[in-house]
Amino acid sequence: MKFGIEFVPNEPITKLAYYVKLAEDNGFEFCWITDHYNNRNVYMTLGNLAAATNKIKLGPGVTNPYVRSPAIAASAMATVDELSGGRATFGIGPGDKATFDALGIEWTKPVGTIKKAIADFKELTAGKRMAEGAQLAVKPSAKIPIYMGAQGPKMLETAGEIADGVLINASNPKDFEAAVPLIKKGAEAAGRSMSEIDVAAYACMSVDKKAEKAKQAAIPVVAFIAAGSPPMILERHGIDPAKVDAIRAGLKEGNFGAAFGNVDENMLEGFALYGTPEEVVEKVKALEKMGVTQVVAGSPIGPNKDTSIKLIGKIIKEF
Ligand SMILES: C[C@H](OP(=O)(O)OC[C@@H](O)[C@@H](O)[C@@H](O)Cn1c2nc(=O)[nH]c(=O)c-2cc2ccc(O)cc21)C(=O)N[C@@H](CCC(=O)N[C@@H](CCC(=O)O)C(=O)O)C(=O)O
Repeated sequence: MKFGIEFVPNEPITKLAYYVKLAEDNGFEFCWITDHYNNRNVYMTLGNLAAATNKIKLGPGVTNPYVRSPAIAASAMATVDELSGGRATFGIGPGDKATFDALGIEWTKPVGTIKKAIADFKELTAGKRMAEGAQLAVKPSAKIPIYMGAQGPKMLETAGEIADGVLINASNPKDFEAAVPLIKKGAEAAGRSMSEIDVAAYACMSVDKKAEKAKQAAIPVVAFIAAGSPPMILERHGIDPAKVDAIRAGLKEGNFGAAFGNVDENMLEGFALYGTPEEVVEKVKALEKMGVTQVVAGSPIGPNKDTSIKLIGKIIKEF
């Protein structure tokens, strides 16, 4: 099992660099930086992280082809590859509607758009000239692995067809029971085997020596995940839609107490990998049985990031 860590670049990059170096020292193999227009720039962040680390692989988790063209992403990733000495990994997804609405970008045909973007990225980073004439003047040291952020069935199948890895925003084995067969279907349609694809659980993770502290730290993130989840996902995890409506209402009014007060065990089990290191080891083993090959420690990581990164380092030693 590989382990990654996710950071949202919404705090000083110097602080992020400290955490990513700590993660590298504790055995994490991947660092994924989220990409939303309103946070710090993902590629400038990755460039700084490259300078602050030596081994950990670095990439956007995930960018999208609507806010930046594949040529700009290819140039940026070739630069990260150079700065990091060949540790660049490229995460790309269809982006989210809220972002595109806020930027006045039309979100059309995400499946076809992702396929074209990845094809163009592969051509450009291989040094080839595009039909329209575009060509990079900087060439990465080696092929840059391409991971797709995906949840929907067609996106998961597409990832099986064309990607080296899939980053799935999920923490529970039931989600991978549903997702892995779809990735497999896409892989087989493209004459590929699942062994070529890194299936990553991009999880809401919260680890602490005290289970209750880990749980309390997970609740706010779980509330937002529940609020953004479609009915099918709520049903999969036996979650009461009325409670989720109450969370949505609380978040809308800014009444976080009311919102978080409605988070229950089903939501925590469905949407988070949380508990003591011993408890989380068992939960990671359950994901491994479902075909997960990488666990990404996403927000909040735990009540205290420093302590939790070191505790997850102990978990990593169990695999
Ligand atoms: C587009 C969407 O795909 P999806 O994979 O479910 O999208 C949900 C998320 O994966 C997507 O919003 C990601 O960008 C979210 N995301 C991030 N999004 C960000 O913007 N920034 C991030 O940093 C980020 C990180 C991230 C990490 C992991 C992860 O799994 C997702 C992450 C969808 O609806 N897919 C469906 C239907 C798609 C479809 O068939 N569309 C038709 C057209 C439909 C039409 O428009 O008429 C087509 O594309 O041709 C499907 O896959 O079955």
